[in-house]
Amino acid sequence: MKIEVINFTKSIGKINVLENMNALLKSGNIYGVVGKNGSGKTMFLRMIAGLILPTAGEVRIDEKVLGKDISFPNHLGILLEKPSFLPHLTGYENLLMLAKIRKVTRNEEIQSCMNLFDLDWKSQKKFKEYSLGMKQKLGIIQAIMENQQIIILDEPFNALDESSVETLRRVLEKLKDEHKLIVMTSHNKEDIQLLCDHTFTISDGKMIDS
Ligand SMILES: Nc1ncnc2c1ncn2[C@@H]1O[C@H](COP(=O)(O)OP(=O)(O)OP(=O)(O)O)[C@@H](O)[C@H]1O
Repeated sequence: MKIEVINFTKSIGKINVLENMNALLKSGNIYGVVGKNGSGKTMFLRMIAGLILPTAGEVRIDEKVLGKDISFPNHLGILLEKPSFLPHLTGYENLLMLAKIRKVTRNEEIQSCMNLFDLDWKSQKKFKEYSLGMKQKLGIIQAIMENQQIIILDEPFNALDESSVETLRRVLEKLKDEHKLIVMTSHNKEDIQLLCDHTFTISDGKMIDS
C-alpha cells in the first residue's frame, strides 16, 4: 500500500497546525514521527487516518483521495492517545466486542495477543480497574489484532514496562516483515533508531526533515 501526503495544510482558527506537508509512505516500512510537544505529530497521524480533513492539499491512499473517494483508509489499525474502551467490561470482553464488528479476528488470536503482552484474558478485572500500562497494552492489541495493512500508533511505548517494550519491538519487526505499513510517534530516540526505516521530523506544524 502507499500513502501520499500532497501539500497538506490544516488550519484551526488562524493557526496552521499542519503546513504544506508532503510525505510518501510505503508498505514494508516503519516510519517514525518525531518532534517537540505540540509540534503536530498527532495531527500528522490523524491526517493520514482521515480523521482531519485538509484546508488545502490531500492525502491519497493507493491513489484514492481521503475525504473524497474514501472516508477512511481501508485496512487501518490505529492507536491514538488514551484508548477508549467500555469501563465496566473486562479487557477481553472489550476486545471481543470490537472484534465482532469486522469479524476477522478469532477469539484464540485475541487470547494469544493478550498473553503475549502479559495480560490475563481470563481475569475478571474491568477496564476501569486497569493500570495505565494495561490500558495502553489493550489499545495496542486492538490496533494490531485485525491484521490490518496500515498500522498507526501514537506513542505506543508510553507507560510500558521493560519486557513489554521488548515484546512490542519484536511485534513491530514481525509486522514489518509481513509487509505492513507502520507509522508511529515516539519521544524515545532508542525506539525510533532501533525500529524506524525513516523518520519524519515535525516542528511547528512543518516537516523539517524527511
Ligand atoms: N482540537 C484542537 N483545536 C485547536 N488546536 C489543536 C487541537 N488539537 C491540537 N491542536 C493544536 O495543534 C498543534 C499540534 O498538536 P499535536 O497534538 O499534533 O501535537 P503533538 O506533536 O502530538 O504533541 P505531544 O508530543 O505533546 O503529543 C498544537 O499546537 C495543539 O495545540
